[in-house]
This record gives sequence, C-alpha cells and structure tokens, in this order.
Amino acid sequence: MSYLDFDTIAAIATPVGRGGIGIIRVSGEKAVEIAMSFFRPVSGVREPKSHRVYYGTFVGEHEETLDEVILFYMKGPKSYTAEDCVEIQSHASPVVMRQILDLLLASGARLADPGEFTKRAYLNGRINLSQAEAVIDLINARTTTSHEMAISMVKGELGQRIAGLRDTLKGISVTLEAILDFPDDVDESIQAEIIRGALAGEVTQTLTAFIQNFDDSDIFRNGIRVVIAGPPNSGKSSLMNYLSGEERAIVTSVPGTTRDLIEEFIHIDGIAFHVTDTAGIRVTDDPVEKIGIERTLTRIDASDLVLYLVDGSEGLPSEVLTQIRAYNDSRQCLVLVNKSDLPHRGACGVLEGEGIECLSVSVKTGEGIDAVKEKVVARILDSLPEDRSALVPNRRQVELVRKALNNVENAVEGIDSQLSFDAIAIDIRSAMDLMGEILGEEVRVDILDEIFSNFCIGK
Ligand SMILES: Nc1nc2c(c(=O)[nH]1)N(C=O)[C@@H](CNc1ccc(C(=O)N[C@@H](CCC(=O)O)C(=O)O)cc1)CN2
Ligand SMILES: Nc1nc2c(ncn2[C@@H]2O[C@H](COP(=O)(O)OP(=O)(O)OP(=O)(O)O)[C@@H](O)[C@H]2O)c(=O)[nH]1
Ligand SMILES: [Mg+2]
Repeated sequence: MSYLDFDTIAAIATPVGRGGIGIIRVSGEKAVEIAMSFFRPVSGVREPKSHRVYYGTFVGEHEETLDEVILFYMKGPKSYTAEDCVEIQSHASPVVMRQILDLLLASGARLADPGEFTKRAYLNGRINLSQAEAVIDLINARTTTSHEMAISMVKGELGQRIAGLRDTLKGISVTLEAILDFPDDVDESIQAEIIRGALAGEVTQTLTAFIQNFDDSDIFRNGIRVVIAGPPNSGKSSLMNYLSGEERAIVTSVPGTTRDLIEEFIHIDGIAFHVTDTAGIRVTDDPVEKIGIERTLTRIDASDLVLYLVDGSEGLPSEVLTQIRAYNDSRQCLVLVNKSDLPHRGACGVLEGEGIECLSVSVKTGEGIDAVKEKVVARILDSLPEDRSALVPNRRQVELVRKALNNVENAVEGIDSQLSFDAIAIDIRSAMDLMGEILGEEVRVDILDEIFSNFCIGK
C-alpha cells in the first residue's frame, strides 16, 4: 500500500495545558498545501523545502495573527509517518493550538485517530508492528527500567530476533519440502536429526527465553506489590506517608485509625512499587474495622512482599509473633521494628533468635529507612535474572510466542515418533505464520485497531 492512498490527518501532538511550546502535526499528501493556507512565512517563501524550518505567523480567516509559529516540513518518506509531514510549533496555549487545528481541519485535514501517526509509520513500512507497539510502552513507561525495555524495542531488536527465527524455520521448511519432493535423494534420518537439533535447540531456547523475560518483566511493568501490615498503631500509615513523600494516610495515636486500603505508586532505584497501607490486624468487634482487616488479609495474599511493622516500644506480644512466623514461612516478608527513637523491648533479639530477618527503624526520625529501601530492592532483584536489558515481548506478542513454542514442541515430538514429514511441515508453517503476526505482516484489522486505539491522539 502506498502512502498516497491515505487522506491527510492532523492533531495536537503535545499535552494539553499551558506550556512553552506546543506542536500541531499534519501528515499526508496534502500536508504542505493545508498547512500553508494559513501560514505566512516572513521570508515570503511559497514552497517550503524538506527538513527546513520556517519562521512566520499563523493567521485566522481574516488574516489576523493567531500566533507567531515555526513550521517544520519533512517530505515523505523521510518523516515519522513516511508521508509528507508538517509540524506547526506554536506557543502552547490550548486556545491558540485549538484554533490552529480547527483551521487545518477546515482546510481539508481530518482529525487523527489515537495512534494514527504511528499506525501510518507502520502501514507505510517504516517500522514493524512490535516497534509501533513499543512506542506506546515508551510513552507509558513509569520507571527507568521499563523505559530501557521499551527503547530497545523501538530500535527494533525484538523484531530482528523474531525475523531471524523465522528464517531458521523457513530453512527447515524448505528442507522438509525437498525431502517430500525428492525422497530418494536425501537421507531422511540424517535430515530429521539436523532439523530436530535446530528446533529443540536454538528455536526452543529463544522462544522460551522470550516467555521467561515477559514473566520476569511483569514486575517492572506493573510494579512490585508491597503491603504494609502489622498490629494497630505500629506506624504503618506513618511509613506509607514517609515513602510516598506526602500526607497520604491519616495518622493518629488511636489504634484502628486506618480502615480502608490506601494505595500509592513509589519508585526506588528505577523500580516501581505499588504500596498498600492497611488496617492494623487485631481481634475486634467493630464491624467496620472487621471488614478493613479482611481486606488487609486478602491484599497480603496477593502481594509480592509484606513489610510487617511492629512497635518496638511495645515489645512483641505472642499473637503478633505467631503471625510473623506464619508470614515468614509462607511468603516474602520483612519485619520492621519501628519507633527506635523510643526505648526498645528486645523485639529484634527475639526475632533474630528465631532466624527471622528484621530491621530496626524510626519512621518518626527516618532512621533506618534507607536500609529498608536497599533491602527491599535487593530482595526483589535477587529473585530476578541479572540481564535487565533482555528483549521483552508485550502481552500480545508473548501469546503468539507461546503458540509458536507449542507448534515447535509438537514438531519435535512428531520427529521423535516418526510422524510423516507432511505433518511436521504443518507445525513449522504455523510457527512461521505466528512470527509474521508478531512482526505485523499478517495481523487482522480488528487487532490493529485495538493496538493503536491504546495510543493517545497526536502520536
Ligand atoms: N518535532 C518532533 N519531535 C519528535 C518527533 C516528531 O515527530 N517531531 N518524534 C516522533 O515520534 C520522535 C522522533 N522520532 C522520529 C522518528 C523518525 C523520523 C524520521 O523522519 N524518519 C525518517 C527519516 C530519517 C532520516 O533523517 O534519514 C526515516 O526513518 O526514514 C522522525 C522522527 C521524538 N521527537
Ligand atoms: N515515637 C514514634 N512514634 C511513631 C513512629 N512512627 C509512628 N509513630 C506514632 O505512632 C502512632 C500511630 O501511627 P500510625 O502511622 O497511625 O500507625 P498505624 O500502624 O497506621 O495504625 P492503625 O492505622 O491504627 O493500624 C502515631 O501517633 C504516630 O505519630 C516512630 O517511629 N516513633
Ligand atoms: Mg494506619
């Protein structure tokens, strides 16, 4: 499909709100004509040259000046969309930008759908589908780690690996066809052995690694789920406020202050943590508090790490110790003995005697909190592989990878049980098709629409 088949689209590409500069983007065959209808360059030029910027005014219907702007022209295919692209860089007033956009729409442009510029970059063949999808991950990245993952995808490294795998499968497919067409000329058992080696080796390993990387990266994408739990009044909400840097939760000296779950995203060392402050766990007759405690327990069950806080000035009641033992055995749990600014009653000693790791902290003075952060990050990183630059497919891609791995495993089993090469060739073909789907060569239109609808307008 040539880029000339598309109409010309326009949208505001920068966030809405007041700011320094804002960009309105136009892409398509008529981009220059449309943009020039209300642009008055100081140089008087009529035909802008590609990859040049022009200074001038953008005027309204009665030649009144709306703003002084810069116009930037990129002639296709050397542009973001691979079509003729014009950007109008104005002051970032929402009123001005809206007026400029309206004039562009009145001159024949259509308002772009979400993600349509990137969709065109893909449909015009400048980038593959996994690169286009990576652009949205890049915009949405909340941490330096998820940003790193996205940028390697934008560069197209995942696509190259997938294309490489598909070549390998293609080679196998060709060999299988040769065997089927000229059975007398080839030694089947030797060929089967070679094919089996490639499938069970390189192909299986690469696909398995993609799935593994996806599973590992989930934690970076969505944040590590940390729950702050413990008896009432131990300082849980104080810790939540300290970590989030704002007065997020109510803190009082009344035990049972927090009833509902209180959630925040915080970042430590480029890793996102989804932290929940909870109602203190105790036996109670208060129906509201009871519900709160049920919620606490459910949230603990769905967590990656529990920060279990106790009040060190209170000692360690036996029911609290029992609970700590249970959590420590069943999940990732770090016990914090709080209020180290007050005289302590040996809670750390008791816990260490039981082989339970604990840290002494004071949320009031901030003492020991850095050590907590370090410990939490270390615990999380320990459970993950070293290589954080690994290529990570997204949810759509990993589903296709799983299916392809299934095909490859079937093919290997087929060879082992001396199935006909016909049957094996079918599995190989279907794995190849799945690779094509990851690259976006054989994707259904509704799936494309779904992918790009997750973008924002102007991207
Ligand atoms: N003003 C502005 N800033 C921007 C963008 C943009 O579109 N406009 N981008 C948009 O997201 C990003 C940059 N991405 C871009 C990617 C490719 C091309 C491009 O023109 N590629 C052509 C030509 C390369 C060349 O000069 O040889 C190509 O790949 O063929 C432009 C921007 C971030 N900053
Ligand atoms: N001295 C001292 N007091 C603290 C410290 N951390 C919290 N407190 C006080 O302990 C009391 C309870 O703190 P909260 O943060 O509300 O405790 P909580 O665990 O959320 O309590 P519930 O919501 O009732 O379960 C408040 O009066 C805090 O000011 C600390 O490190 N040292
Ligand atoms: Mg609280």
